[in-house]
Amino acid sequence: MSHYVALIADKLSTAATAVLTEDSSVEVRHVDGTDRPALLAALADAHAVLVRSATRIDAEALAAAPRLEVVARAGVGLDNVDVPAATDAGVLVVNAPSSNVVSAAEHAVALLLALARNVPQAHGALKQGRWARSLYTGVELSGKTLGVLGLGRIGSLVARRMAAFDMRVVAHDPYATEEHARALGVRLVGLDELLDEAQFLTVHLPLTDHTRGLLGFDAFQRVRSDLRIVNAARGGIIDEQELYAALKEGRVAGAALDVYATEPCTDSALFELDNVVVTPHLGASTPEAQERAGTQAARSVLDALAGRPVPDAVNTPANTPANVLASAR
Ligand SMILES: NC(=O)C1=CN([C@@H]2O[C@H](COP(=O)(O)OP(=O)(O)OC[C@H]3O[C@@H](n4cnc5c(N)ncnc54)[C@H](O)[C@@H]3O)[C@@H](O)[C@H]2O)C=CC1
Ligand SMILES: O=C(O)CCC(=O)C(=O)O
Repeated sequence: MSHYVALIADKLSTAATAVLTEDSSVEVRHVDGTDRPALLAALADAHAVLVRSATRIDAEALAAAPRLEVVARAGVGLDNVDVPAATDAGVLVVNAPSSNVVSAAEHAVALLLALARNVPQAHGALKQGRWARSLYTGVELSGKTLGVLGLGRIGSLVARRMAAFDMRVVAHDPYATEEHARALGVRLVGLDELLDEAQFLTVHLPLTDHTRGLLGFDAFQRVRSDLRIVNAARGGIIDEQELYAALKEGRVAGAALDVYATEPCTDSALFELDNVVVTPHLGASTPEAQERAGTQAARSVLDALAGRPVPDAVNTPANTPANVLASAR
């Protein structure tokens, strides 16, 4: 009888382990994927590895994993997995694309509201005994223009929620259809128009070679000075030094960030600015999202190991699950 090792390299919901152990041929092992030597050693025996965003599965990790058949990302973003290298190695990559999108969208909305009304700053001041009412005057959302950068799953959920606040929502996404945008009450615009018009801007792009640094010097030169930016997607999409300069010089009014170019991030010049609200990559951190992400990733692992079709496989179409697994065995 086959024996498979499924390596859990980031903290996943216990429901993920419960799903994996439904199959008696699967042995679950754990490693701290941010401990690189430990990860590389543990990968030597692994047939499957399950990660969130902290563990990097790159060419080096893949080379250390001769038995690996599947990398499962318990979440959306795949910027920590080298998908082309996995494909070349005959390893299937899957994610859990719908698992945490509601949590991520709700967190973006929370950041937007916190930013508009200075909630974290006023909370901190009052807890220190300062009744700072005039210092923390906010702005209304109603009637303001929200720019949504990336009208995919999360961007669409945020657009729909913010339309209920009577915001005028515009979006930039070259791959979104007019029909989809119309159904959300959103107007599709070019990137320049979005940057020119937005009073709030929320980023919902994947981090790729095309989106890295998309919001940098040029973008911050053309935006309105009352712009407030929310980024709960990926840190590298915004150039943090350029954002800092724009905030410091009053070319941008505020920013709320959940994600950073390098994580964990505990020491950033941005943290010193009073018009910046920050959270430590909490977008998907709810029990609801984690249970869905963990169980969906675990089910995909079982399907892959059993040679069944894997609906959430993300490798290129030429590498169908069957081909990938056949070449991996
Ligand atoms: N903070 C957190 O905990 C979380 C962060 N995320 C991040 O959010 C990102 C987005 O997630 P989803 O909405 O589920 O992905 P998605 O794939 O459904 O949507 C992304 C959208 O961006 C668009 N896009 C791609 N390149 C673009 C460009 N250059 N300009 C404009 N639009 C472009 C695509 O057409 C797509 O519609 C993920 O890739 C991930 O990095 C996701 C979940 C949780
Ligand atoms: O697992 C996490 O908490 C990270 C979620 C995330 O960023 C994603 O799914 O892309």
